[in-house]
Amino acid sequence: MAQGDMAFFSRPSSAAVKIVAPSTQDPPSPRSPSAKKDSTQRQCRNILIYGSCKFQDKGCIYYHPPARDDSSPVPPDSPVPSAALPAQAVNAPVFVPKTATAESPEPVPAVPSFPSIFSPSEVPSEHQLVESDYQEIDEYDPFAYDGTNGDTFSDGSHLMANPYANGADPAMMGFDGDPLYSTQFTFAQQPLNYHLYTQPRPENLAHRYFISDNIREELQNRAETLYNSPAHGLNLPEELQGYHSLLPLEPTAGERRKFGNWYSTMYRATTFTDGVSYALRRVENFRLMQQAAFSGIETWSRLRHPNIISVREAFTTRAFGDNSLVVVYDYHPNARTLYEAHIKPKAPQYQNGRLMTQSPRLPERTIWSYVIQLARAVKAVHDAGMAVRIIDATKVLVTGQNRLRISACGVVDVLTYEAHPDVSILQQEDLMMFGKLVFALCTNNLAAMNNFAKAVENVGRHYSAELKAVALFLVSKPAPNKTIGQLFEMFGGRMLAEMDEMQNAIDCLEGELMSELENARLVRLLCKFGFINERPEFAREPRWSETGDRYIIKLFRDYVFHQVDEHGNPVVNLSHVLTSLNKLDAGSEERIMLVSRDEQSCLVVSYKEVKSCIDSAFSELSRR
Ligand SMILES: Nc1ncnc2c1ncn2[C@@H]1O[C@H](COP(=O)(O)OP(=O)(O)OP(=O)(O)O)[C@@H](O)[C@H]1O
Repeated sequence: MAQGDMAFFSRPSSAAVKIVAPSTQDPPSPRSPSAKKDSTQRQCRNILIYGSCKFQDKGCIYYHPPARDDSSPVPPDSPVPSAALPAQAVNAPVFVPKTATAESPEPVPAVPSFPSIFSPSEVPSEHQLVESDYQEIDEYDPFAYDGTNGDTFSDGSHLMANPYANGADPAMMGFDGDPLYSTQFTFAQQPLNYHLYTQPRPENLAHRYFISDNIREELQNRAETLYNSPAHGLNLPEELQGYHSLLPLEPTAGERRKFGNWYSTMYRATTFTDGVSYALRRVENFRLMQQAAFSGIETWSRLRHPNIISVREAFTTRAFGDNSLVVVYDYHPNARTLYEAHIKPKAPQYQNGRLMTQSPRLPERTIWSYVIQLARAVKAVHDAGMAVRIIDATKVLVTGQNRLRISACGVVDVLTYEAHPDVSILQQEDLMMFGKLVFALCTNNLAAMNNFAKAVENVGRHYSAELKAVALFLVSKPAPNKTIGQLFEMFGGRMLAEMDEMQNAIDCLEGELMSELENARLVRLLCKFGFINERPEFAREPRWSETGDRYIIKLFRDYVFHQVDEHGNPVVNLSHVLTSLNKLDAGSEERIMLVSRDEQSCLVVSYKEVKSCIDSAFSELSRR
């Protein structure tokens, strides 16, 4: 080992450590009481750790060496280095990781086995390890460490103590001798339970570190849409009643459909107050005759339902150069109308070798799901004493996987304001519009109702009698017993199937969430690395990041991220990074060899010891 490297390990009051190689054998049998040294001959651990023992003259039964002037880091009962060691190694000051409790005035009952320092040529073979090597290692005491490691960032936020990391009960951790796991661990007292951190079977690990590709892609697409830059050159107002960065969500030129008697355009805009994006429906050239027309908007803004796009507010404005009505809704990036998703004629495509111009027929299961979702939304509105007023394939949005939400609520109430409307008639109209939508979805045709007989025949041919009955009920003549509640009685088992699907979807998403939860834990660890590594200015000690505990951390960082293959090419192996970080976070007893960049020195340390070094270096930083 080069002399220069030695200085990295030097710390005052270090204790000598034995050279131990990573063990792949079964742990040694427990010590018999007779094998222990007489306690009066054994050196007090407090001397080793703190340099003094405050109970020395107060009954501590262990051996306390007389105070020495010289600052030699090697205490009296350290093993005498063998003659085979090179001179540099003999003189090498040794490294002792600080434990999380190092500052504690209380005696520390358990000291982790310390990392060994040796040049590669002096790694002892396993058979050289004799029982006495283990006798110096205190048995693991699960109560010695309370698990609180003071992980506090300077902003006051806390890193959660890892309940599994330090001595959780093996039974609680579910360690039951699973034959798929090797039982060759060094310390039987503290097995690493991989299944608490990742999936139970190694072959699954590769696929389960992150959420599935489909969901990630969809969420990323939404995020991208959310941050699309606003439109320029469209002559849109810079600022609109507290909203800015307007972006049209549909073409504003060319052929346009009317919304009743008016043209309307959807925009995405961002609020100045909270930076959140909203969907703004602008109705052009609308003159508000009385302020009371907005009373319906207030009622709508109080209604929250998973199948209704929430209404936020409404106002009139001249910012577009006309009198416009604007109603503000929650924004759902990448939402499509039912018309766009299913009915709009698609460009011809080859299917089964034939050029197909029509959209494929919607599966019955999907239509049932849509009908049930819409029925729930309509019921919520009717139960609140209101009417939806517009249920149309262009005013129902598909957000995510088959998720429907009614949009444009409240607009018609303002546009066709009546002081005392007959709500029951409006609700009957809702059911009629709902029925027309079911026919449109079943026939892929917005104008299906223009030829009612053909539409009914079409639905009967392709879908079940129950679905046809539901569609016919909805478009039947208004009657006292024709209510949305009545419709639910026709659903029967379909409703239960839909509920099962919903629960399955929740389970699926929770599973996906779990894998991301693990990643958040690793990000916290990486943050700690970032705080500690390469920090020359800290504590007015230019080599703070390069010495003591921090050197171990630096070598570990190299082990995780900066490995090279036999040709000197960087090893970019995400699995290695994730596995190492997981073991580090779990405080595994598994040992690894850390090699300095010049390959002149190496350390054998356990993940647990590296974890202890990181905790101590980080708490040193966060205490300042
Ligand atoms: N709340 C919303 N969040 C996100 N996108 C929305 C929202 N509301 C509407 N959109 C999108 O804005 C676009 C235009 O919606 P709009 O309701 O005007 O439908 P349309 O098919 O253009 O109907 P119309 O012909 O009546 O204007 C659609 O692509 C729709 O997906």
